[in-house]
Amino acid sequence: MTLFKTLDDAALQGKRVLVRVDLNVPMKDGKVTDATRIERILPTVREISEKGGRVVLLAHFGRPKGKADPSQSLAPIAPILSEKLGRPVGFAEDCVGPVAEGIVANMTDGDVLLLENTRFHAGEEGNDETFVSQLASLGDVYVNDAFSAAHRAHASTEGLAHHLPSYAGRTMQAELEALEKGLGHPEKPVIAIVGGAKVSTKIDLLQNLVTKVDCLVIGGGMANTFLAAQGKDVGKSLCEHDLAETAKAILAAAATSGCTILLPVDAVVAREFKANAANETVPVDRVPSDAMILDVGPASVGAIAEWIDKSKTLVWNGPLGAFEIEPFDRATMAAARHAAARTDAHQLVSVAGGGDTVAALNQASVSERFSYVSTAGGAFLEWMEGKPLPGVDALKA
Ligand SMILES: Nc1ncnc2c1ncn2[C@@H]1O[C@H](COP(=O)(O)OP(=O)(O)O)[C@@H](O)[C@H]1O
Ligand SMILES: O=C(OP(=O)(O)O)[C@H](O)COP(=O)(O)O
Repeated sequence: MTLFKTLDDAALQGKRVLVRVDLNVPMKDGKVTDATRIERILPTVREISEKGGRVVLLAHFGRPKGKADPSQSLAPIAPILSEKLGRPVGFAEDCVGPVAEGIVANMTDGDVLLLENTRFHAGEEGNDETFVSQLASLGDVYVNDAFSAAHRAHASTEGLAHHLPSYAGRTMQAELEALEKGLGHPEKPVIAIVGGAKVSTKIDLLQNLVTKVDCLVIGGGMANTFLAAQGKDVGKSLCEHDLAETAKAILAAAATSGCTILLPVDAVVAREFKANAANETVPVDRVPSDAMILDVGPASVGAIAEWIDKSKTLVWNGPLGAFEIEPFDRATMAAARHAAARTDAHQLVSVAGGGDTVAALNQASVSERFSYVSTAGGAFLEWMEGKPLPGVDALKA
């Protein structure tokens, strides 16, 4: 049952089509290190362009907090998108105002234009009416193809749907269909792995997630916050100490609902955040106060693998360590390969998502072996919880 309109329902010929996409791709030294999110939007962009629409792409990058920041510009993405599409992609140095208006006015049917980072304006995250109206003036039709940003009620992900005829893009459609198929009725036991660095924006999700899964593995920067809440010294690790009470409440909720929590028992620590930094593996209660945890250790990986073996379904968002720099990729690579092998053996349904998580699975060369890889991390976890996603709900309205 389709609850929203799709591109099948849209008249696109000659229309200015504002398309919200997620181009929040992993980057290192100004270079895109994983292009999955760019590749996933190609069907929607091609279809609109081929049907004679003028494709105006809206996206965010990073978290520039409402101010223009050249280090978080979308400009480097336009040539990559152009190469993958096989046609020119224009770029406008602002997403609203005279610059954007002038370039959009000169577009012809089938053209593709990328607008600068919507989060350079505070009105984006504030879902501010004036800003939404400025964006809406650039289009005749709105298409949301950014499932991975659908948990944000922002101007370009939610507000626009109330101003223009609105449709789901092909990726939005495909993500929702695939998640429903893979996780609509997950076979138990269900194991979830949550790691990564977005601790404050994802920790609240865990409160509910522990009531839905049989085992929750907490890794990455997220684990440090829990270890600190248990009174452990995590040294200079990425850690949000002010979330200690939230972490304790999640542990209590897990105990009540019978969810096993797997926190790291050992950790790989270093004093520098760089490739091949001198490092050692220590128990989590022996982290030197001048060091930081950059990966979970081998004993922790063993415990995770044992739980994966007991499980029928895996959901995973957030790497277990700083996988971009060797040797702190080991736990993430090992867990990814273990899950892939169980999936190959038809013992596990494995669903993973998130910009960096997808990059990590690609680095481990296992993406093709997982049951489904979503572009979404936080949005996918919220969908899994059954929480309303503002970006999807606005399309239904
Ligand atoms: N212990 C750690 N310390 C610092 N950064 C970490 C640690 N573990 C994981 N990370 C970082 O987390 C980032 C990914 O987090 P996040 O954005 O939440 O994931 P996703 O994009 O998959 O949703 C990666 O850049 C990785 O280096
Ligand atoms: O990368 C994203 O989410 P993810 O890290 O959960 O995969 C989305 O682009 C949302 O970004 P945000 O978490 O800064 O709102």
